Amino acid sequence: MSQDAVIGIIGGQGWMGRALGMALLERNVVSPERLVISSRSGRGEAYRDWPEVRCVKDNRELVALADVIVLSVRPEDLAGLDIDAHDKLVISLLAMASFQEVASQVGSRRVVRAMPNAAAEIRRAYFPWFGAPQVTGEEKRLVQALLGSCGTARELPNESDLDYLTALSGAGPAYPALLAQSMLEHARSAGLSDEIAQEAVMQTLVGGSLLLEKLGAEPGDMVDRLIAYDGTTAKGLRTMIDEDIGQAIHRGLDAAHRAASSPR
Ligand SMILES: NC(=O)C1=CN([C@@H]2O[C@H](COP(=O)(O)OP(=O)(O)OC[C@H]3O[C@@H](n4cnc5c(N)ncnc54)[C@H](OP(=O)(O)O)[C@@H]3O)[C@@H](O)[C@H]2O)C=CC1
Ligand SMILES: O=C(O)[C@@H]1CCC=N1
Repeated sequence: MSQDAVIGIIGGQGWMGRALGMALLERNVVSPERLVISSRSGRGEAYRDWPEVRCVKDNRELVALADVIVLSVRPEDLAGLDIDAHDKLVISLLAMASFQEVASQVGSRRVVRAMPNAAAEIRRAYFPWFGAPQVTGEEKRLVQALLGSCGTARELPNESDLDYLTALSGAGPAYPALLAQSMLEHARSAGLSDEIAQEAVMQTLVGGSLLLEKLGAEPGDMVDRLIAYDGTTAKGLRTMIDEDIGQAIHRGLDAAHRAASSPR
């Protein structure tokens, strides 16, 4: 499939659809006249700086215009999509919708399932994908280029890995948000002003994550290195470990994985 393909994003005004659309445009992966987006309202507020982008409300019109169809509606809206994309490459961003379900809904077996995360908005998503055997090598190169505009795209060897990663990386930005919320509540209850508490939590989580990325080592090495001081960090970490924070995280990931793998 040509790199000049027209890309259509169904649900292109939503959180993930808009993040992908903006990344494609801002990174010059797709020129605005090669992008079509749809929403039920047909409005294109997010694309007002790109007047060449076509904004439609009829998904059949989008399918007729585009070579590649990206599905970015919520899972519960999949069944209501009345499209026939039998001659198109379809990329589904939906959680909890299997290859079989997507293929029968859109009438194409040239289906890629891909899993963004909320960090697509800042081009830092981990964006794994799995392509059905009917997807050609040239189409896979195009998929890698399209999804790579939002961060790190990675082809997976099987669909079950995608279901797993839906729970781990797809939902993932919510996990540091939960940690931040808990740290923030604690800092406020210790009497810190809102401004300082917020700044301290944000800078600590962002700085700590960037450091882990730079070191590229096992996260456990950093934990061990700080426990070795036998100081304040060791006291905090040992208490969290004794309270079974690891088990709580594993149980949460198991529950999210079960939800991602079960038929709706
Ligand atoms: N948000 C996240 O962090 C992640 C989301 N996902 C997956 O991405 C998908 C999209 O999620 P997200 O972007 O957050 O959801 P949003 O609700 O933000 O976006 C969905 C969009 O779909 C549009 N829509 C609904 N029905 C139709 C239709 N029939 N035709 C055209 N457009 C339609 C809605 O617009 P309107 O109402 O105007 O029609 C809306 O803008 C989901 O399936 C989710 O599982 C995956 C990983 C992470
Ligand atoms: O919560 C969900 O189902 C989707 C998938 C990962 C993030 N949002």
